Amino acid sequence: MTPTPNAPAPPLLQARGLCFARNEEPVFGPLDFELGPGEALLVLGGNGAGKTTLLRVLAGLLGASAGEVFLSGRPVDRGHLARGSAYLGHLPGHKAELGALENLAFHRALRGDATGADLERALTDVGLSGHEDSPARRLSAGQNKRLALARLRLQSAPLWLLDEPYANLDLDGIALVNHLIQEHVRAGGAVLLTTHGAYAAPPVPVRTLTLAPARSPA
Ligand SMILES: Nc1ncnc2c1ncn2[C@@H]1O[C@H](COP(=O)(O)OP(=O)(O)OP(=O)(O)O)[C@@H](O)[C@H]1O
Repeated sequence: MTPTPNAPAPPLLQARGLCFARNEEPVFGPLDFELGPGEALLVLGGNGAGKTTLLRVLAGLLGASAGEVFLSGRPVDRGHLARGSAYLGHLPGHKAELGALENLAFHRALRGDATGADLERALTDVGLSGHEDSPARRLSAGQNKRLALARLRLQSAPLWLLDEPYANLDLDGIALVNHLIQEHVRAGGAVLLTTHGAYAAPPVPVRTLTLAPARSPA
C-alpha cells in the first residue's frame, strides 16, 4: 500500500486489547497503549502486577492470550517481535565461561550482525575496560548488567524493552543507563522500561502505563 503523503507516521509500538493469562488466570490486560519514536514508556505496578510478563510478551518470548501488537503500524507475531526489539531482562543471558569481549562477539555472530562495531570500545563505554577477558561468571552483578548494556547498544532494534535496567548498578551505572536511553530515544528509537526507583527516571519524554490487577473474564 502506498503511504498517503504527509500522513503522520504510525507509532513504533502499539498494543490493542493485549492480555496474558496463565492457566486461565489473568496476569494483565486488556491493555491499549502506543509508543512513538523518541518516547519512553515507564511501566508501573506493584510486585507481581505483570510488568516482566508484559515485557516478555512484547519481546516475543511469551505468546499473548488475546489482543494484537503492531510495529510501525503492521500487525506482528512473536517472531517479528523478537527480531524488532532488544530485550534486557533480569538475567544477563551471558555465556558464563566466555570472556566479556567473547560474549559480545558471540551475540553479534548469533544475530548475524555485520556492522563491524568496535567491541572493545563498546566495553569501555560501559565502564568494563580491563575486563575484556574476564569470564562472565567472574563478573559482579553490576558488571554483568553493564555487559548486558553493551550488548543492548550493539543491537540495531528500534524498540528497547528494559526490565529493571537500574537494578544492581551504582550511581555511575544509573547515569549510564539514562545516557544510553537518551541516546537511543534521540536517534528515533523507543524504550519501554520498568523500575521500582522513581529517582532513576531517564531525562527524556516519559509516559507511564500502570498495570492494575487484571480483570477476570466475565
Ligand atoms: N514462570 C512463572 N510461572 C508461573 N507464574 C509466574 C511465572 N512468572 C511470573 N508468574 C506470576 O505472574 C504474575 C506476574 O509476574 P511478573 O513477574 O510479570 O510481575 P512483576 O510486575 O514484574 O513483578 P515484580 O515487580 O515483583 O518484578 C505474578 O503473580 C507471578 O507470580
